[in-house]
Amino acid sequence: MGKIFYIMGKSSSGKDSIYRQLEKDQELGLKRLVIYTTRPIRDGEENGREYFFADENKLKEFRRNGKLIEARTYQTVYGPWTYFTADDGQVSVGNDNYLGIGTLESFVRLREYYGNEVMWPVYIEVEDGERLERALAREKTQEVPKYEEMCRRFLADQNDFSEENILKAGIWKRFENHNLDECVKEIVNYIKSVQ
Ligand SMILES: Nc1ncnc2c1ncn2[C@@H]1O[C@H](COP(=O)(O)OP(=O)(O)OP(=O)(O)O)[C@@H](O)[C@H]1O
Repeated sequence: MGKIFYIMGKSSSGKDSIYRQLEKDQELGLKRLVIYTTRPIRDGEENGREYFFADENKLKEFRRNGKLIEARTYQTVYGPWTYFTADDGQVSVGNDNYLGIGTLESFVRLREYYGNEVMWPVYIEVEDGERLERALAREKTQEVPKYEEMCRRFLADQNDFSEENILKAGIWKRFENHNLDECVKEIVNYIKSVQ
């Protein structure tokens, strides 16, 4: 049975950087599980790579057709942004292994949908001070930095990824992203050990 390796962690913990490296690893041969978002595309992002950038109508269409697996809306500084996962034909867990990124909440929903044997958590951790510095450095590179939204996410993460919620989601293993290469190596070993 195929597996979905699902990367989670607070904002700027390195999910995207780790995803890109794992995705390149030919030996692992992981396919992408790309979710949808209604938030505007950031500089350097590409439609269908980090996310499918969609509108409310697409969300409604999936809901109407019974293809919506999970959806969550954040009240951001710029208005509501919805992130959602749909059973849109990307995933065929009978044959392949996949790599996805999400939240604890979406992980739990996907596990309900696909089952325990399919969903494998990859939880990333970074010390808060270091993480905030990385978030700020990343934001500064944007043409229009969204500092307020960055702060909102930093604070919201403290609740969303509380120890209680991590335990409730059944996360039993964590990967420390201090050094990116070492962190990726550890994850590769973990994936190989359960594949
Ligand atoms: N081990 C590391 N050491 C130093 N910088 C890192 C490390 N890992 C990631 N970064 C940098 O930290 C920033 C945040 O990383 P990334 O965008 O991968 O995080 P993310 O978890 O996907 O964030 P978000 O959820 O906010 O999109 C990026 O600028 C990235 O280059």
